[in-house]
Amino acid sequence: MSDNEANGRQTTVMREIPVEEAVGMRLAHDLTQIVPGQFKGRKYKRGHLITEADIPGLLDIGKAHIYTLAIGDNDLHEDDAARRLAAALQGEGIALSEPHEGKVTLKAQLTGLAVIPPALVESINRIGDIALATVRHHTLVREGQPVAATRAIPLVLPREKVEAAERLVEAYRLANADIAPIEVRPLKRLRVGLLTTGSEVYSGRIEDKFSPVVRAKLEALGSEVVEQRFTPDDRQTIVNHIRSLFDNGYDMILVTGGMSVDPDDRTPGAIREAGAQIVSYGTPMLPGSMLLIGYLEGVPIMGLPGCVMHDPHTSFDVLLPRILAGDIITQEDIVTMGYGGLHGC
Ligand SMILES: Nc1nc2c(c(=O)[nH]1)N[C@H]1C(S)=C(S)[C@@H](COP(=O)(O)OP(=O)(O)OC[C@H]3O[C@@H](n4cnc5c(N)ncnc54)[C@H](O)[C@@H]3O)O[C@H]1N2
Ligand code: MOO
Repeated sequence: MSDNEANGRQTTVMREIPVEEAVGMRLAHDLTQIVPGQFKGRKYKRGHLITEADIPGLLDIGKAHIYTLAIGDNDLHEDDAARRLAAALQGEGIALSEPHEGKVTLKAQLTGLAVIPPALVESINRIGDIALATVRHHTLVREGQPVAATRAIPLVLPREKVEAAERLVEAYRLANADIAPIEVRPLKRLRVGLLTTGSEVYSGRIEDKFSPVVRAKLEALGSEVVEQRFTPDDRQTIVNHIRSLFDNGYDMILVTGGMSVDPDDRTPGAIREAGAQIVSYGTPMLPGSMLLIGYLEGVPIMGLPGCVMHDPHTSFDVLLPRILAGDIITQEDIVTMGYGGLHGC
């Protein structure tokens, strides 16, 4: 009878065995090798049957001893703890990996918008001995990309810690229409009307370098510019084009240029005059601070400042995936972009 059976499986029994005496035993957990600049990963898998030939390799990675492990009723193996926590968090658009070195990864099953409740993540991490690491709320993620990962810190974790995390998730679901906490929301395919302002572009003095950037950003997320118009920096002409693009029934209207402080920067006034409800002119993120976002009878409309043409990551790149996921952008969304929003410029 094993020790564990003798004590009714109440407690976990771990024994350290010198590797030379461990031949014929199975590894109780994954073992990692790190060779800086060359390799980091699992060298031996949990359950591996140790042979005489493994001994030098085990000693090479600093394992002079291995554990034998009999888990008690009140404890969980690191793999099982990570698996249970990940399963509790898993929502739409998320696939779970197998445990690997005690970690389970929640991966995006599609390209979309990651939804992560920061307060819940913090509450779970406050339990201790559990690590839940995630991407930031509202990050654009590609299919297959990790969205979150769970891990128990000790090899054997008190079961009650995972149960405490599961209760937090349960409370979250109760307060949120039974929706699981971590999701990837799909992006809609929008048909977009684009208005390019700037007398220097309209007259042909310079080539339009803005629209290829906007088209590429939209196409990378499955949407497209269906119609493009050009206008000089004349307020009424800009207003007329915006109204006409609206009448053509596009899902979103984008206006480029003329967003700053010069007398020829007519775009914000024209968007307002076209009848849009302005959520915000000005976005506390750099680059992209001069961006305007509003709604024209429910159709999202943005004024895109020159930096969108020039910088790879601006406020446009933050807001676009949210609009494509069907979110209505509020002033509070804009306000919260400032903290952590300094990227350059
Ligand atoms: N004194 C201040 N200067 C600037 C401010 C400010 O608040 N006070 N804001 C800065 C920020 S932030 C940005 S971003 C830029 C650009 O603002 P605009 O959106 O008004 O850009 P424009 O004045 O229309 O053009 C700037 C630049 O880009 C060229 N351009 C514009 N559209 C096109 C196009 N379709 N193809 C090629 N090139 C284009 C334009 O010819 C100008 O050279 O303002 C800062 N300055
Ligand atoms: O709208 Mo501008 O980006 O902050 O350069």
